[in-house]
Amino acid sequence: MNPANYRVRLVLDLFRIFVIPASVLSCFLSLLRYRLGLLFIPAHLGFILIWATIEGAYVESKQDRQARALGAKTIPRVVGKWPGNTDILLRMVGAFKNSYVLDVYLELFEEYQCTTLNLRILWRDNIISMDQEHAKYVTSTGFSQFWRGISQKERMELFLGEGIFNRDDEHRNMTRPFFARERFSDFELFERHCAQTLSILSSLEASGTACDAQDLYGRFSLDAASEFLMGKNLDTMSASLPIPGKTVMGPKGSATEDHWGSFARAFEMAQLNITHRGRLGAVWPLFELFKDKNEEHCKVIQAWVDPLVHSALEAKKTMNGAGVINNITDKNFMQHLTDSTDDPILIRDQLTSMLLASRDTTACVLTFLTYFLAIHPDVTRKLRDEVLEHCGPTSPPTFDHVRRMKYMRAVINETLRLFPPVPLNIRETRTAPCVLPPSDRTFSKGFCDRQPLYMPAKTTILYLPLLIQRNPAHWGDDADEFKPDRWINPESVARYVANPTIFTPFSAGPRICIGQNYAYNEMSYFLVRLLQQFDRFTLASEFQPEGSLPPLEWKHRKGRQAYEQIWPSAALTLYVKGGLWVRFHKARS
Ligand code: HEM
Repeated sequence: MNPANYRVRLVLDLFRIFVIPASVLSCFLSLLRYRLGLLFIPAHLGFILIWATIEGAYVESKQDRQARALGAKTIPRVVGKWPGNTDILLRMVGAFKNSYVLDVYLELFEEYQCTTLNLRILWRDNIISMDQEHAKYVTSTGFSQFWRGISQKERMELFLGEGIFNRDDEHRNMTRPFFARERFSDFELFERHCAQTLSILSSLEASGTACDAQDLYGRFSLDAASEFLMGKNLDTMSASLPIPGKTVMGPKGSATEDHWGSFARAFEMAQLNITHRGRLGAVWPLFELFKDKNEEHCKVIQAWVDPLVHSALEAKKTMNGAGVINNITDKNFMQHLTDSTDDPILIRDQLTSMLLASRDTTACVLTFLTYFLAIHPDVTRKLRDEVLEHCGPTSPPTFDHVRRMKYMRAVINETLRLFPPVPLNIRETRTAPCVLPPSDRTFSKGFCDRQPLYMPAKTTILYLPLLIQRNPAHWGDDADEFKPDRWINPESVARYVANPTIFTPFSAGPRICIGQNYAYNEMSYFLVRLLQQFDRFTLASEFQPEGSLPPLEWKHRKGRQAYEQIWPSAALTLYVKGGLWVRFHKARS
């Protein structure tokens, strides 16, 4: 079934859940010639509930048997208070509004003393995991057992269609070969975009104004990526910037009102909707029966992307006619795409995916890194010293400089550890069940003994790199703290080297991020240029839009939320709610 036909899937599900048991009861009663009268509706609803419970119990006992046969045991099931664990579903939906990012999952893991759990929402298996061994199995060692899966495609189809993030084998092959080549050290390109960004920061500083760093970094990474991928600078940096104290909150950060602002809003709304659908689980189409909530946003996105696709296809015709650029390595990503296909929809989907991959991830790291520089001036000083030692106050960094700046890499990695831009991810088992390896040693007591776990067929597993990367069992008691030196200290480095999948911000296995070298180079280049000119960063919390500062009740909780000064949130990628308002201070010496 086409994943876009989510309504058909929902009707089939409703038929199975409601119509079949109700018809069985009706047939049975008519055979007995018994009339229920006023009790007709309550009796049918009650019967449907009993049917669902019995069916659920049957599935569970069947899984128990299959698990035993495979030498495994079933994944511990969450037992809610309401039928079908609907209370758990509501708890997760509600948590998005007030809770610290992903805390609702951590609470469940702690409650059950187990790193992998089955939520069994509406009697359907939904696995969640903060287990490093299980995440490794899903992404790498057991890769062939999993795919993106129908349910994820259903949620994303309108937004990403046949793009690389929404397909399994076939269309990924269009993108990967482009990235396989050494293309990532085009430092001249980074220099142009850094210069433009820093000149904006300098004028803001001169006028004593703060800026929304998250917004600025989004523009920087999109402009650089568009030039890298398409040979065309989208120049979003020249569009109107958010004004401190006046700009309202958009879906993620600041909202601006121009052409670029409407694209950014649509792009972010589409991501938020997809995340919301994920929280609701299989029942999300119930809330979008008559209107696909992403339809309007995707129209705006397409109106932006389509002209780029058409001009690339036109250029291809002209070039082919004139016999220009035959050498594949001279082609940019867009030319590479138009070489592989003439289908404008397929090109659009691939391009939209790449814009998502390159804008929201790199901007996320630079945003959280700036936050850390603001609240850890000692780290800022040390990092700046390293920059000045290697590159001096004005020279542009070379590839070799970047490679040698160990503290820079440590600061970037520590940011990626605490705030991985992709904090959670989903896969689905293919048509056969499989066996997850024994759990990691996070909880020594509890349901999770060290037995392999039975993973049912056609079932989603949501794994959580953010929780794995903050797990004290892997990182020590100071796991929640920002300490770049842990990437330099031989003891902690040895711990990571012995077990590298405790840190997977770029994922792992065959679908590991193909832009990671580009991203490291771009971020390092930017940081060098930034720290050559600026030596202090202070949070301008007075400009955070209403409702974007951390709720006061967080102060009484454990973990980072007790002292976090921003509100981290997740929608496909991580972001700071309301943007990150910061003052950048020029170095005077
Ligand atoms: C700090 C920056 C970045 C981070 C943390 C990051 C992280 C990730 C992660 C976790 C995945 C796996 C997604 C999944 O399996 O569902 C991924 C895949 C991918 N990334 Fe990145 N990424 C970053 C930057 C970039 C950039 C700059 C590009 C392109 C210019 C890029 C292109 C891609 C592509 C095309 C894939 C899909 C690979 C596949 O499915 O085979 N990424 N990235």
